Amino acid sequence: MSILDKIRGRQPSKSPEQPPLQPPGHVASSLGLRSIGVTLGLLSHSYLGSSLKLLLLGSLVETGRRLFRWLIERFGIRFSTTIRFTQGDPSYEWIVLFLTQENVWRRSREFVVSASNSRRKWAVRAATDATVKANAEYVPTYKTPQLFRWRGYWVEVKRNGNAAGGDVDAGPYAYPGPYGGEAGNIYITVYTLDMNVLSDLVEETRLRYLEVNRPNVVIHLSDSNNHYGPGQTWTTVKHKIRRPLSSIILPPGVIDTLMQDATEFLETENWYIEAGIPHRRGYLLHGPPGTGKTSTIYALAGALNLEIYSLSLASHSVDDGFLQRAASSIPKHGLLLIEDIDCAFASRDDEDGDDERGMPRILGTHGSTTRSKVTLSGLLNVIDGVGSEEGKLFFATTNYIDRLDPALLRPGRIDRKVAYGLIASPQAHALFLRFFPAARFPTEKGIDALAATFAAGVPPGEFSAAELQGFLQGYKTRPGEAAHGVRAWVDAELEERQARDRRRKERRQRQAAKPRFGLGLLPGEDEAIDQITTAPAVAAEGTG
Ligand SMILES: Nc1ncnc2c1ncn2[C@@H]1O[C@H](COP(=O)(O)OP(=O)(O)OP(=O)(O)O)[C@@H](O)[C@H]1O
Repeated sequence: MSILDKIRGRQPSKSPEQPPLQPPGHVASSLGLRSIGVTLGLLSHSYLGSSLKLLLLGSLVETGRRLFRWLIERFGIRFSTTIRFTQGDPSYEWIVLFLTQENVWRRSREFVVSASNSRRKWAVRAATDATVKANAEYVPTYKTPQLFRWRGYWVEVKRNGNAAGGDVDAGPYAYPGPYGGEAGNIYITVYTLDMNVLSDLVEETRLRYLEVNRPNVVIHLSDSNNHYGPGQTWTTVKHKIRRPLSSIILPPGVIDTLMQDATEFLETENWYIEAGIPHRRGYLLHGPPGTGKTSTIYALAGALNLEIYSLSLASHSVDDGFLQRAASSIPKHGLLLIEDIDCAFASRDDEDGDDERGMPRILGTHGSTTRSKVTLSGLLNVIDGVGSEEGKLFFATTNYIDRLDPALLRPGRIDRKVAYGLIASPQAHALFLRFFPAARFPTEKGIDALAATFAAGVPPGEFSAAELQGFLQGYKTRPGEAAHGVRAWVDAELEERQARDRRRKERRQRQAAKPRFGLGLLPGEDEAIDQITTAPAVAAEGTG
């Protein structure tokens, strides 16, 4: 018999059809609702009534609280999905842009401030006056979880954890270098049972990122000093304005053929699958410095809507393992670019420090002067391996094709080789018109005739496009002076080269005459010293 029955003087019910309600929680299970009502009635007149009422009320509140928590936890487990975006993975950029566009940062109370940076496209710019060019950016840390609505769903964002195990205070934009170098994770929780919502969200972040970057080519760089953990090798992002293919001056057909080849490759994935051939294609652009190899690759990537993943084998911390990880983390339709690929083969230490045109290379400024830690077999594995399949384009550049191992050059690894050369007359003419288009210089009578004068003043096969560009930059608004001044500039440049050749010859004779003790100067160092001593004269001539 229950206490309640005793108090009422009743027999216990013979047919308890329903078992008592058993809500979760300890208090609720010990007191039935009916008991509570009767007890309240009995005690309403008693001395302890008010105190017990309070006690009961407290118990009810606690039970309610536990019930609510239990329900939330149950819902949390069953009705939400969480995904993690890890810094170093390309998708991290997508989510950060998305959060900025959704204005989630508005509820943030903690920001990291940094100077405006062209590498970042979506930090919060807090300048109140729109006419003032913001020179500082505020990056929310998202350390405190924040809720926002997206397409009618509740979404929670928080940032914690640190793949590198370090401090997370550097914020979600903790890029390497002067901005701090810690990795971070952004967690997104969507409160829904429908898994499709999550994939829709991720797809939307990706599409928005592509849309924002439409005018740019996105270049992912790998800074191996900032390992964020396995697979996180692409730590820095650069955005370059897309360059039209037509702005690259090359002999007729070079660019068109490359473009056609790459487009066909991207459109024929099924053919590769059916033929059982890995869907990958390799290109090697080779030739003297400053002839447009890198510019071509950037322009192609822009035209084909591909993101570039660029690394240099010259970096001391890029070894076979790093290269493998970096290549295998490139998404489908990413373009892997390895510049100065020749540095993976032989040390230049025993070379004479001159490039293939007899020009000295300055130590430390050119990748090819540095011995790479990557081995040939490591490189071939990456080009052949899984990391380079799945619709990936592989581009390599070199100034020294003769130094490449034939194993690298075989079809299947390098499918197309494109030679770049020094400027011939038609390209000098075209370069002049690129600098001084008739549309921008309508008052300049006979701009085409000036271009012809310019081209006639440039001896074919002597200068790179970059060198001529350097000269023309000194005459931005004066095409006449540029056209008529080029001959004098050419003469001075050639004279300087001859003087450099003479000095090199004399030095070699001196070196041959006396025995060397110790290490002496490294190759190219003596040339670098020569360059420094003659630099002011060259610079003055270079700017016209
Ligand atoms: N053929 C060209 N047409 C137009 N501009 C060019 C051309 N070649 C070089 N340039 C200009 O010269 C500069 C350097 O070019 P780029 O980096 O593409 O040369 P590169 O061949 O890759 O040199 P390196 O072998 O030293 O890497 C760029 O500013 C580019 O605009």
